[in-house]
Amino acid sequence: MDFADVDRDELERLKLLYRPLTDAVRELVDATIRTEVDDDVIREAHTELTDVTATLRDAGLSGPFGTKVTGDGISIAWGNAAVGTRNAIAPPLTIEVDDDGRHHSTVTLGAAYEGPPGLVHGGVCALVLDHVLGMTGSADGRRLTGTLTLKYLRGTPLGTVHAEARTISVDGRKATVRGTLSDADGVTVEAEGLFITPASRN
Ligand SMILES: CCCCC/C=C\C/C=C\C/C=C\C/C=C\CCCC(=O)SCCNC(=O)CCNC(=O)[C@H](O)C(C)(C)COP(=O)(O)OP(=O)(O)OC[C@H]1O[C@@H](n2cnc3c(N)ncnc32)[C@H](O)[C@@H]1OP(=O)(O)O
Repeated sequence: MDFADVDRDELERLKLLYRPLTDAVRELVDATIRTEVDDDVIREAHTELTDVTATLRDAGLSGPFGTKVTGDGISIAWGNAAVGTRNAIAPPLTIEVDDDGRHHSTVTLGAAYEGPPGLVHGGVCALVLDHVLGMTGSADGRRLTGTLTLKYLRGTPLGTVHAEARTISVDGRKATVRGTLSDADGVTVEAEGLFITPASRN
């Protein structure tokens, strides 16, 4: 993994710099889906946005952001599709960990995450659960998703959802993790995953 030569103060400064930009892009995505303004306003917005994008591309990485680690051991995965600080596609998830190892996250999924009308896209449910279960199974070492099985019990309404997960067993490089996605009325998706530390990283 690449090294990021930043101390905690600089990391905090960068987060404060990028978070509002990413939030603004998230708002833009939502507005793009839901706007009903006149055609000429759409064309004007398109021109302005093209200019903004060109400005941001004045200097940039040649590839994806990747994961970097600071001298303090903090992982920076700012392009990550689930949690990336600089990724407007990320909901973004914030994961909390209880003393007993349960990982959980509450997040609001708006119009950008729609699948069936008014409901969260099944792949987005999978994204949320993969990440929460993956972090749970990686509590004692980095593991990748080997197999993820989901049971969609009913549609997950757009809005605030809650994901949680627990490690059921650890067998060397393999961890079995179970979790759920819920709305206010209860569980909508059940998940079980096998997370594996790749042999090549042992
Ligand atoms: C902010 C997060 C960003 C990251 C930050 C970085 C660090 C932070 C630290 C920790 C957090 C890290 C991650 C967790 C976070 C989020 C979760 C999201 C995870 C993903 O988004 S991740 C992308 C999708 N994921 C892949 O891209 C995997 C592609 N794949 C492979 O990389 C290999 O395929 C691998 C590693 C799966 C196995 O490779 P391998 O060579 O090590 O396996 P090997 O053959 O040695 O088998 C050993 C034993 O596992 C069994 N086994 C093998 N494969 C299996 C499978 N697929 N299903 C079920 N069982 C399987 C065998 O049957 C054997 O079982 P047995 O020992 O009993 O015989």
